[in-house]
Amino acid sequence: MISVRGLTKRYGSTAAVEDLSFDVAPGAVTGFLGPNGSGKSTTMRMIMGLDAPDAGQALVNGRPYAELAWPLREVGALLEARTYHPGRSASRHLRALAAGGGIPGARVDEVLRTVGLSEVAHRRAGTFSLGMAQRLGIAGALLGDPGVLLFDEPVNGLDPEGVRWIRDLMKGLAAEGRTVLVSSHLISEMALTADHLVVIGQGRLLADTSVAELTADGASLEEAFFRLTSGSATYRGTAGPSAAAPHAAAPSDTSPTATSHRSTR
Ligand SMILES: Nc1ncnc2c1ncn2[C@@H]1O[C@H](COP(=O)(O)OP(=O)(O)OP(=O)(O)O)[C@@H](O)[C@H]1O
Repeated sequence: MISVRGLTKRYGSTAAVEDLSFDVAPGAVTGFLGPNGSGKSTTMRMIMGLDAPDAGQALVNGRPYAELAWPLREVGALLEARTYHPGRSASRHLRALAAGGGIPGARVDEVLRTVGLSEVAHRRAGTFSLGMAQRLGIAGALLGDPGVLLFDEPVNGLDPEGVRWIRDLMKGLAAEGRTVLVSSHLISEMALTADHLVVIGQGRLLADTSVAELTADGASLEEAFFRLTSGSATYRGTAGPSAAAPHAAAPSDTSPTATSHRSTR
């Protein structure tokens, strides 16, 4: 179980997360959605004790991360791929993690099998592709067999087989009764994976609802997402190549129609 209560984090004048409250329940995959820069990674970092909140709390099983007796056994996370020493093999990297977390070394071979990296276990992890690095990160998250799992953009850089594998893995973890929070920009993927959604914009809660409820009026999840976040995208591109290329001599560059597509922010 994850509980976020009044969580707030500011970087200078930027409010990355603002008075955010939600719970993530066990036994379901909860998708964590929001436009770029809306505060998803910052929230996950605070849940994992990597950033300190300016106000509020992020609790795992009722406690802040720093107060967990055996953190790796309670919560595992893939926050960024490639958080290992490139000269170390996958196996050595995981053995070091296991030793630090009081986890038996035999567990390393199990998680390597789970993520499909057994055959490259002794290769330097620095030579891994992005997809392999994601798998190694997931192996690290699973190492302590924790009941709570966080994945920040886990399908980034994965091929279709990898995407499907992660989807099945997350569903399987939830079916075992674990708490699974996963952020993604891929709405279509979330439609296939998540049971529940927490949607944020500019650090604030926009929706905390089931996928079924959000799409009950017949809208696709993508439409529902755009409707929710239309006022809170921080970064927006322009409408097309003519707007993006100021040197292009297209007449529409200066037409009112072209400028009307431009973001005001
Ligand atoms: N270490 C930091 N220093 C300064 N500003 C930061 C820092 N980390 C995050 N921010 C700012 O906080 C805001 C939220 O960022 P965050 O990375 O949490 O968003 P996100 O929803 O994960 O974005 P994305 O979907 O693009 O990964 C952004 O405005 C970002 O620039």
